[in-house]
Amino acid sequence: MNPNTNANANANTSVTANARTDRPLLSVEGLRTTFDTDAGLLTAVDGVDFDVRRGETVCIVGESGSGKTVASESVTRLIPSPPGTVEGSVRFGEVETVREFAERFPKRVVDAAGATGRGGAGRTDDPDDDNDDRFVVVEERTNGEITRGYVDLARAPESALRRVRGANISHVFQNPQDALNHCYTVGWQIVEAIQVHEDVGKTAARERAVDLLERVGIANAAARFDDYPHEFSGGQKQRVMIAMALATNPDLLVADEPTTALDVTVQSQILDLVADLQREYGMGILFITHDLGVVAEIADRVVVMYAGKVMERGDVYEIFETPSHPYTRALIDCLPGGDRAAGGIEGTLPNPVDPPDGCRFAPRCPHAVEECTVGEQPPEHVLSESHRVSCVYYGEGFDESVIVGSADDESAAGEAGGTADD
Ligand SMILES: Nc1ncnc2c1ncn2[C@@H]1O[C@H](COP(=O)(O)OP(=O)(O)OP(=O)(O)O)[C@@H](O)[C@H]1O
Ligand code: NI
Repeated sequence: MNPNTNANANANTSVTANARTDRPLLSVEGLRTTFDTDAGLLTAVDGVDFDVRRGETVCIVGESGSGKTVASESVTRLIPSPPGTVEGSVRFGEVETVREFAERFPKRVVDAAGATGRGGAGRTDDPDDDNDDRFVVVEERTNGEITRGYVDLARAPESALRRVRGANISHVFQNPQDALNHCYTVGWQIVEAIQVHEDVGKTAARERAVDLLERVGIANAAARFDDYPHEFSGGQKQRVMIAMALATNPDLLVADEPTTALDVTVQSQILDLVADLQREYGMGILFITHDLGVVAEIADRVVVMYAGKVMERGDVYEIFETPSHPYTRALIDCLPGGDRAAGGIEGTLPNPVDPPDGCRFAPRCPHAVEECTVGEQPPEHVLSESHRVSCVYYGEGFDESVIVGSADDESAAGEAGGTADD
């Protein structure tokens, strides 16, 4: 395969085309996922926004129980319902995806001028068509030109979701043991993944499966094709899972702690592999981890989640160079060599059935003041075009140097430029 697939290779395409690829492949807004439990309504994800573009890796990071897995599985509604309920807007796809989907599902055309129209193969003369919920495919136009198309996954019927999961969004789960079927050979399972979504013959599918196994670094792939999962090591199984996820050439790969169960050397091999595959295939990646070390290795952008809320978001260098939420700073201190390297963050996550008022992190925050403990989670303050933080210290009348270190503090002298605003 042609390795020369970096962004510069597209430098001579038209401005319009570039502008389009800049649009997110996935944009999630106001995501809220709850579970009906015996103890009451458990809110696992509470109004979370994020997006992923083609070719980039977005990491969601946070401690165990923060809602990372639930957030990532809510995207394609893998959440069991009942007890789960997913609300919010989950827009996925590009103009091309929409063309394909409009052949099967009802389409709504939204004009920049505000006029709407209808189309798509799924349209019927049913009077219920007036119900907007039926229009899972949306095409936005400005002056007649299609500027954006997406499938609204939050409203899509199970049939559309199944199609998206198979053909467009692939998941790699934390534990390959649970995801691989121990009764079938590894090769057969990859062939199955290919054939469910594509009309290819047995021989061609087998060739592709062997190719994929080779590509993910399984030595002697043709011979291993007929082996059963138990004949592979943990690291190899995770490679097989990645091969399976790539079998349909997805637009978006959702990887949930894919390396947590592996030793450090294998972990870093898998991360390198994922980065290589991304360069080669150009897919977007949503990567879930509790490990900031992993984030540093692979993320372009980072979403820091705590107890169902976003604490901070930014480009990876912003998160590591100017971490701005006390929670992010505490996570960084937990890295090897940091102040908390041995102990972790004091205290535990709040009860998701009865979360505290104000900032979710306030009960554990060394800087918390009364304002942190009332009302809603603080709004996200804009630090740069890409960098936002949900902390009262960045609001009017507060001094954020309390969090990031005072500008006249000797140790902070090197990074004092432009932080104080009056
Ligand atoms: N099916 C379910 N029913 C009830 N509660 C659930 C269910 N799935 C998840 N939860 C709850 O949702 C919250 C978020 O869980 P989630 O698995 O998303 O956390 P996480 O950030 O992925 O943690 P980890 O790093 O341990 O994987 C937890 O309180 C969890 O107990
Ligand atoms: Ni998880």
